[in-house]
Amino acid sequence: MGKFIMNRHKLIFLLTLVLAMGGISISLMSYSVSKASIHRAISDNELPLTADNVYSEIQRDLVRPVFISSMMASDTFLRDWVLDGERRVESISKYLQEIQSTYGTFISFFVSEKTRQYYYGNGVLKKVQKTEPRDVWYFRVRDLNQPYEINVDKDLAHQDALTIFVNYRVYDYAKNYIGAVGVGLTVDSVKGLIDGYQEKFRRSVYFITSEGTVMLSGSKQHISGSHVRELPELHALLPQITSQETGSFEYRYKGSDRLINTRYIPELKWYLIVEKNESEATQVIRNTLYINLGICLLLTALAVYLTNLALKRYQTQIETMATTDSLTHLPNRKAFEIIIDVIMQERIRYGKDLAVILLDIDHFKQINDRHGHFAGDQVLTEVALIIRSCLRSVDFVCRWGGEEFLILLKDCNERNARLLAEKIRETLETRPVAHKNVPIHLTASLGVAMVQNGERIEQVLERADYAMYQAKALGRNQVIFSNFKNG
Ligand SMILES: Nc1nc2c(ncn2[C@@H]2O[C@H](COP(=O)(O)OP(=O)(O)OP(=O)(O)O)[C@@H](O)[C@H]2O)c(=O)[nH]1
Repeated sequence: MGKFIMNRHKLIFLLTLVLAMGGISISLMSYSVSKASIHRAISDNELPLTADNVYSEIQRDLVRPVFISSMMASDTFLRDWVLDGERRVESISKYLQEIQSTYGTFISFFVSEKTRQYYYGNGVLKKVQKTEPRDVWYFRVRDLNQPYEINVDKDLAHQDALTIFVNYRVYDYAKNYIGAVGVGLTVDSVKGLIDGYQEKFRRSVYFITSEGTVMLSGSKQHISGSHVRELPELHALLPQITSQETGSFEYRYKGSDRLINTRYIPELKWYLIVEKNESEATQVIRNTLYINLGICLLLTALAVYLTNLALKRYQTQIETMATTDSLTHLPNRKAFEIIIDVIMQERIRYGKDLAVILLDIDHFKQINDRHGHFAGDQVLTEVALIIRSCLRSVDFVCRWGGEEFLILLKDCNERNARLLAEKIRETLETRPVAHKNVPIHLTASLGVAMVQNGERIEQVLERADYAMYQAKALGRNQVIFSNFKNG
């Protein structure tokens, strides 16, 4: 039985393990598959698509000012006015104002090579000087071997707002360089675009220089003017980002995985970075994972509970079946073997008497032969009931085998054991069993033995058996008491 209990616990443990492991691994597997597909969707499609869109918007925004600047550079009015000696500042101011109002919010300017005057819509802003760091751009354009450049700078005329300037070289009719003209476009429109993307697609869009300075950003983590070194893992990627035109990378920040797509914008000499917090994107499937794990544990607990319940029930049934005689419903010899050690120990501990009676129905074979096997069965069943009815609830009776019964009388002295054995014998003799209205008379022979100190149960049983055979030999239907001294 002990072995069975251990096996049941082992079985329950293994079942828990298999169910829990199965459930957990299925949940984790589906989580990792979903996560991988989200990862692929973000890095292969979403981010490059956003980068492409932002880039084409930027290009579109830049094409217009380049076109306007090119028109201004070839405008005969401007060139004639310069060649005429830059007289009447109002006329150039009016011209620049016109450009501004015609094309919206652009700033327009002209810097003369001859006078180094910086003209804008309100007249002369200043004189550009080689020594002035802010004017470096002009001398760069002057030496430029291309018709124009795009420069991102702060605009003095507009409270240093970050502006994208298109600086176009202007030539006179003899192809001599006479100055630089152009328009400036505040980056507000690009910023608006970035903000729009951020809100719509929940991703960060920002631009960095090759040195890692954040130039323009709609992201809270990458504030304009900051440096990527503040995010060490992103900073470590800088050499890779700046060594290729486009790329996809991953880095971790504050415990969450960030996927980025980078693209070099040659017009601005900046790197456009579109970033998505993967941990945020996978939050839903993570929640699903937690729910799945919860359900799996719940089902495991339920399955284990029900299995345990069923096993316990079957175990009890099997144990009962194994220790009960199916005909008389009395305990069997196996049950006796289980409890006898405890009863013997109790006898020693409490110093109480213990009597053993072996009862054998007389000429039972004849009953079978005369009345049939079923009648024999009925006799056995009724004998069991009669014996039980003569005993106290603390006494034990079992079917010892065939037509033999064994009785243990707890806390019962020699005299009482004798009396009880006699009572059973007498009851059996006087109470015939009615089988199909035919009374079957029966008697029994009983051997009684008192358990003696230091005696093993096998020895007591041997004495009771011997006494019972003596009763048979002496003519049956009697009780013989085993005298310990005589054996
Ligand atoms: N009907 C029935 N008969 C059984 C059962 N178990 C054993 N028997 C029979 O009981 C008979 C016992 O016969 P024996 O051992 O010769 O003893 P007896 O006829 O009782 O004679 P004595 O014991 O000498 O008085 C056998 O014929 C067995 O087949 C049972 O469960 N049902």
